[in-house]
Amino acid sequence: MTQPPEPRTPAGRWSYFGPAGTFTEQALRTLPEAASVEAVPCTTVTVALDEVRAGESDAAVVPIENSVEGSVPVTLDELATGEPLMIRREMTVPVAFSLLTRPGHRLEDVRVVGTHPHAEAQTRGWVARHLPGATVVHATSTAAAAAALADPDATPLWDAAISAPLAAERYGLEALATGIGDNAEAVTRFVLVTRPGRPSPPTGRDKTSLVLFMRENHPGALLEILDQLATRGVDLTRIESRPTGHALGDYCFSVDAEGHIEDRRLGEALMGLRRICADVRFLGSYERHDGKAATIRPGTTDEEFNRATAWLARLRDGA
Ligand SMILES: O=C(O)C(=O)C[C@]1(C(=O)O)C=C[C@@H](O)C=C1
Repeated sequence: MTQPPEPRTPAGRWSYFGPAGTFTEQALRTLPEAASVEAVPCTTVTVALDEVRAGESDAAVVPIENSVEGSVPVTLDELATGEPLMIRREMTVPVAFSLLTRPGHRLEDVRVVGTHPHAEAQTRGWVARHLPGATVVHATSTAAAAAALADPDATPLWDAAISAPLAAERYGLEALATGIGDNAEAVTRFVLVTRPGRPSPPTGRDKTSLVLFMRENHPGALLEILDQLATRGVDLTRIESRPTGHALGDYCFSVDAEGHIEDRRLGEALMGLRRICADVRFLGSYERHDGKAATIRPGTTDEEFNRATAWLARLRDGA
């Protein structure tokens, strides 16, 4: 019996990379269901995902990729290892940064700045020009850097935070400068993750995420992997290697491909990968944030695959 598709966004308790005021919280709030779920901030991406694994949360929202600084390694690695999880949705948020302090502070007073490493990378130029003598120290998130300044009786490790403008309101801080990102177009991509289940039906504008573990390193090993996708007309939107953690030089490939697991060309490519890889982790098929339809090359439509399958069956039958 065919199982009904899992709801794309389960109701209930959703963990997110917090505390309140992160870009991740903003990403969660862009989803229509946000108003009806209990959104629970977690200190790290690992904690947010582990809550889902443990069944304490129904879903988690975590950052996965920034247009300036690239992937969020902790998210890629957490999804590649441990109890499997599944990506259900992706969404993007434009990231604009402010320099926040306790009320009454001036730019000249800022000696130490706290922020998330990804935010530091995106504001490096501004900090070098406006705070050349300042030291930047890393906080668990941009909002955690702001939250540390919120209690006037505490002695935080920094005297200013680089955070989302939203964090100023949340923590009663003042913005000494706004729009301090080096790239005004910066965008971060976030994913909504649940425990594995049946993927939602294809929309024609889908993406599939995979982690591919090579059998052994040999000349052309990556080429063989890419060939499985290329010959079926599957376009990749992202590929990067990550260490497996087992040994030096032991890498896996984190891949996003156009299309849905229900698409014939993607299904065939997956079977090919299963045959040649040591392991293939399917991280989900979900609707693309940009609504772009998959590129379909001649000879790779579902219908053409079906016709070829029927033709082979006829040959085998001697028809
Ligand atoms: O610290 C936050 O506010 C986050 O949501 C994390 C994060 C990231 O991991 O890239 C998200 C967007 C910005 O690029 C900076 C930090």
